[in-house]
Amino acid sequence: MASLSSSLRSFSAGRRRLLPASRASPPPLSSRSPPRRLAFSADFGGLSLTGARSRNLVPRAKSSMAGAATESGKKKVEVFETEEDLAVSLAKYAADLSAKFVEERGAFSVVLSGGSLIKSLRKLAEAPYIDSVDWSRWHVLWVDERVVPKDHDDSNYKLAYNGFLSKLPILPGNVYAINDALSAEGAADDYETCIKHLVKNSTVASSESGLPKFDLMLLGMGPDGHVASLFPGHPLVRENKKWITFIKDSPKPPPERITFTFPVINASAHIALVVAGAGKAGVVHAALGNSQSPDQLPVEMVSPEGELTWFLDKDAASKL
Ligand SMILES: O=C(O)[C@H](O)[C@@H](O)[C@H](O)[C@H](O)COP(=O)(O)O
Repeated sequence: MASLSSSLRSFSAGRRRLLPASRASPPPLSSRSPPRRLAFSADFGGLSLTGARSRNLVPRAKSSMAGAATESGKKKVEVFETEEDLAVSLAKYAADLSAKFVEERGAFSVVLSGGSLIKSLRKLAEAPYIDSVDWSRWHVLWVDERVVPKDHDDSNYKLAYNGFLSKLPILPGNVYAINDALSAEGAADDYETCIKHLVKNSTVASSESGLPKFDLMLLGMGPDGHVASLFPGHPLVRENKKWITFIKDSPKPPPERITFTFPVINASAHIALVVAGAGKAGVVHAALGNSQSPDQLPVEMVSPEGELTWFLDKDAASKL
């Protein structure tokens, strides 16, 4: 385990890369109109659905991983006509949670994934949120990161910085990138040490069991049903001792990554699972529909103590 001081140094290295924030110009009026949810709304015994036809949508009891039993909180599925509508609603969701947590505890901890999620956060850098959100209270972390230099095209930090963070006045010291000078194992330990420090000083809340309880975790999902860097059939999906672990044989390149484990993911107060595109429709159906497959996908193991909200576009929901 790396020492705390080396951890903080490594995070400083990430912070220094943040340039002064520039502000995006106001969006065209069309992008400010309310998001178009599809017309259907129903409750499924604790699972509330807005926006999708529910041909096959049924609630499924989620089995928790051994040693990480969590009682499933509220679950909601939102389906939008387009990805643009999804992005408008996702920005409002994040901004509303930011206001709530800033008022309640003076800070807002947000965990990002890589992939297309970052593009779906673009509306946060536009009016009204660019001016109305208290960005100085945001603390930004990553649910997974590729073990590459921060200026590498595969870096989730670089993706988020270029697509999102550089446009917002988040304090550079509140952005916690991994130490890209370490091995995968070292970077995972270092990141865990950093998060322990953030829990200790109450920047990140703590769950009853002492796990970090992030205010908002934003997850994408791969077409194979993976979340973070937790892949179907990989033993890491059962890791229940470490908060952060590493993988050197990721089926999605690049092979070396660090990732939060399920106990930490599921300790979150709020998780948004953001999925767009027809290429994900099959796995969305497997996760939310009445598929009879005995194999539990990683995405089906997302079962937070708090609230889970699926943000789907019409194409991703097309098989429900
Ligand atoms: O760094 C990563 O690879 C991820 O964090 C990963 O879990 C991603 O979120 C999904 O693969 C979805 O990615 P897409 O939305 O681009 O398909």
